[in-house]
Amino acid sequence: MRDLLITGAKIADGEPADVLIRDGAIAEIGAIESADGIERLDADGLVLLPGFVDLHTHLREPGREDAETIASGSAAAAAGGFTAVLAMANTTPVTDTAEAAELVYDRGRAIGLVDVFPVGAVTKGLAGEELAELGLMARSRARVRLFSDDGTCVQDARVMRRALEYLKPFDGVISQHAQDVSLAGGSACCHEGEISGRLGLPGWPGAAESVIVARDVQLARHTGSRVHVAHVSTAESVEIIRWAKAQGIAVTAEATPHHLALGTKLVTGYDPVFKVNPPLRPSEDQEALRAALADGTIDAVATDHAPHARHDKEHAFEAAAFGMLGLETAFAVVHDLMVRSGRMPLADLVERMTVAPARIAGLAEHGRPIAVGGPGNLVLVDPERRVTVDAAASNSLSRNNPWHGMSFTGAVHATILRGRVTALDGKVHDQ
Ligand SMILES: NC(=O)N[C@@H](CC(=O)O)C(=O)O
Ligand SMILES: [Zn+2]
Ligand SMILES: [Zn+2]
Repeated sequence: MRDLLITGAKIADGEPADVLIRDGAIAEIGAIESADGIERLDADGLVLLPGFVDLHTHLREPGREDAETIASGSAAAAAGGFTAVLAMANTTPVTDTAEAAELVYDRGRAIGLVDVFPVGAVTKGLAGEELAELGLMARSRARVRLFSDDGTCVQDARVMRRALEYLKPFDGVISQHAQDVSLAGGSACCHEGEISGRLGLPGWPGAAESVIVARDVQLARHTGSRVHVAHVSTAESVEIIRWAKAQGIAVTAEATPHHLALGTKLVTGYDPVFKVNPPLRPSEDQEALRAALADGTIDAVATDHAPHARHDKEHAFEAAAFGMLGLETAFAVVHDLMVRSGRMPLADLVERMTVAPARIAGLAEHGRPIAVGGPGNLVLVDPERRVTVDAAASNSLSRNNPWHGMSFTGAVHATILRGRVTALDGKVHDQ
């Protein structure tokens, strides 16, 4: 393994220093002489942070390699500054066995652009009835700790309770896609409110989410197990999570860049690129999410990167698939919206995009402070650089990018996995 010397970067927004990475770990920090055989990365004016961790990525392999593969999704993740992603289980077949989990994990390792940690399904086939091989997945090479039926919600409270009890001994956590199907199902395709009424689109109310969040918080209290709320989208969910944390209940939550930055109004053009589950919400909800991310009620930013092939996405709004891309744009969007605007300091963005997600998923080698002996999983960002998103330039195989043409201040310059530069200026770095 070659050594890597990063020169002149501000370490987590502090003083500039050089950082030497040897055998995948940080060997030295200070003023370091360069030597032959050492790869150099000039980082004057840049900020070095622990690599980002995404708790919620859809990589589509196996089964929908026309939309994304572990290779293309890994490239998008590396370009976005991520060193670890949690790959959701709603593939074909579903990740509900140890073998399926190891397949995803091993493929990620072989590609080597980002550490891919498979999320295990809670129930077999995401059917909501029988528990998946939770224990076997946890004990497998993939060391699964995060479980989710994402794409669908564990509807049955009894199944949810049993799953929570089952994964307690190995400190597993369920990431719940909170959506009560009796309130939100069928043809519902956007937020239910004034805009859906005007557009004549069937919507679903925010309560379809918060009733499940309230139930799961009670189940977390009852079982003593951890519940994580995926893609929180409403002010009511935030209130419940805030209350639960104040009681000492083991609940954590994530918000996506799109629910933070984009609102219901965007659907008035009937452009299916803005169709997502949960739906984009009114500005009151967006403001509540921003405040909750700033004060820590929402622990993490997660992308819910959801690539879709054109023939699934480019339909009339009601018929199009739910989901949007997010890996390559997450830092720019959240940095601009939350840090540059003064809503929270960069140090808190580091907490939400790497420290907290690594802790929630139980990852030892990610989201660690930059210190000698620590892992060489890092990202170099330029907080001053303005970027304009070009959907055509994406590493993803899909093009359902809601940020196309928009500009943000804050750019990922380089991503480093165990001392190897995986991406440079948005492109995979070959070496
Ligand atoms: N978010 C989405 O709109 N879609 C996700 C599923 C999900 O996260 O619920 C997908 O798999 O496409
Ligand atoms: Zn979901
Ligand atoms: Zn998802």
